[in-house]
Amino acid sequence: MSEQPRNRRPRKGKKPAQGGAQNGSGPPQPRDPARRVAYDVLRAVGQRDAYANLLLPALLNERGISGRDAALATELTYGTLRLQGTYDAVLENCVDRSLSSVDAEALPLLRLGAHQLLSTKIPPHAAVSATVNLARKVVGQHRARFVNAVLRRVSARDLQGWIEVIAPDRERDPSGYLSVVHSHPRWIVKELARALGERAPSGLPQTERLLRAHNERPRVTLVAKPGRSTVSDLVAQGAEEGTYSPFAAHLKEGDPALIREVRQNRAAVQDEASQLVALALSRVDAHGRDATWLDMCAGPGGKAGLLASIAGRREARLLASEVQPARAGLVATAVHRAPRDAGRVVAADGTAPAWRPGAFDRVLVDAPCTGLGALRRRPESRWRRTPETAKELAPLQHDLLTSAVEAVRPGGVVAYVTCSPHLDETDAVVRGVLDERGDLTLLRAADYLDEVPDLAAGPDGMYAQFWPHVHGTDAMFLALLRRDEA
Ligand SMILES: C[S@@+](CC[C@H](N)C(=O)[O-])C[C@H]1O[C@@H](n2cnc3c(N)ncnc32)[C@H](O)[C@@H]1O
Repeated sequence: MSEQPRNRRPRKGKKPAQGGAQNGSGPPQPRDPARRVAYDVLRAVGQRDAYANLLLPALLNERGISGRDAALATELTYGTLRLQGTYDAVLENCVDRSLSSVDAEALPLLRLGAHQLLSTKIPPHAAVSATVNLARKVVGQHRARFVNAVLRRVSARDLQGWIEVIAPDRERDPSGYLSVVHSHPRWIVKELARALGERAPSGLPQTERLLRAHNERPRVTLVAKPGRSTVSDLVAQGAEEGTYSPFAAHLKEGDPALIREVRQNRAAVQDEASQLVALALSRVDAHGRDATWLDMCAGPGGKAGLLASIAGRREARLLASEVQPARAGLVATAVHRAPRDAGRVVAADGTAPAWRPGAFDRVLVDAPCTGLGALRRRPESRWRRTPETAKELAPLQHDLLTSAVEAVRPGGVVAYVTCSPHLDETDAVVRGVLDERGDLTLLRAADYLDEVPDLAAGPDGMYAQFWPHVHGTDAMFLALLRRDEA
């Protein structure tokens, strides 16, 4: 394969070749496996809500694609998904009907072609001909001609040239501008700006840094489960020490499954912010007995795996509860062989608890949420969420936090966590429960994570809010609440 994608713009004005470079009478194996697999993933994401981060590795493995072809397929898939909003705005200008009327088989080809033309150094003629050649195979000659015509129009400008055409005026409509340029739905831009405390007249500089960070490839971070492996074990296999978490190591490249400790379940893939919110909960003084911990929404088990290891080393026990039985099975794997066998798993609804009130000394409620904090890892999810998603989740988040507070004994501590900075599922939920009850004290969460700068957020800085553009982590939110003693 002679093409290597880089984030450079193609040369302006260079005319693409007409039609495809190949005549479609190739061998039975795809001659261009990278584009074919990228197309198959993009189509599945669009048509049946597949998750790229699950489907792409599975298809690469199934088709025996590795090395440079796998790297190209990965770049094409994620690159196309990340800037899909921008590419769609360009394509709207290049099709002679509405983009929404383009069929679901052809649309991913247009997006894939636009990505190659506007964001990689693949020469325009190669980008067009390879995409049209693929189009002949997957959608037939007739629609391949349509793809060819549209991509030739796309190739008339580079990305900056298109942005000048498609983006609203930045001064007059900053969120509209950022939405188009950084490929996020406008409502998400507004919610993120609100969470960052920025208003439109400022031009939203922090928000722009955040949106940019969402479109960068996140590094893979590992957790060395305490008592089961160490960061040094991971560093010895080529990882780098983590930035903040004492359990973290960053993988510069390569497949985490190739790391021995990961295969043996002594380490796992886990963002540093996820590690740190679990660590913060374990650091709060529980005012007395400290023997029983609960993770109330544990699936698939990332934080439960770490908490069970920390609990085991302190002679405490963790009950990890998850409503979906299949996910509870994943939790069981995550806590398997924790020190002193400290982890137990149940499939249970946290809002209808199977435990006695006040049974626990520490409770984590990592609530189901919009996931707006993990857009770096799941680029397609920004197009699946709607402004209503947060509103729909709020009652469940409220009920889970209330149930967590009931589950902890007086003096014990609850961590409310979301992988989202959206204020309706963070501050509004915590304040709602605090206001309803008279028996809770909000702790200053950032004080339990001294090693992390610029974490304090919310009223009086009582919450901890991680940010991708500040901390290089997911945008994880943490509130710590103590149940008052009599
Ligand atoms: C954000 S995820 C938790 C992630 C997990 N703590 C980790 O670190 O891997 C939220 C989980 O809550 C579960 N959930 C949703 N409603 C629930 C309920 N009523 N009771 C218990 N778990 C629930 C979901 O199935 C999902 O697995």
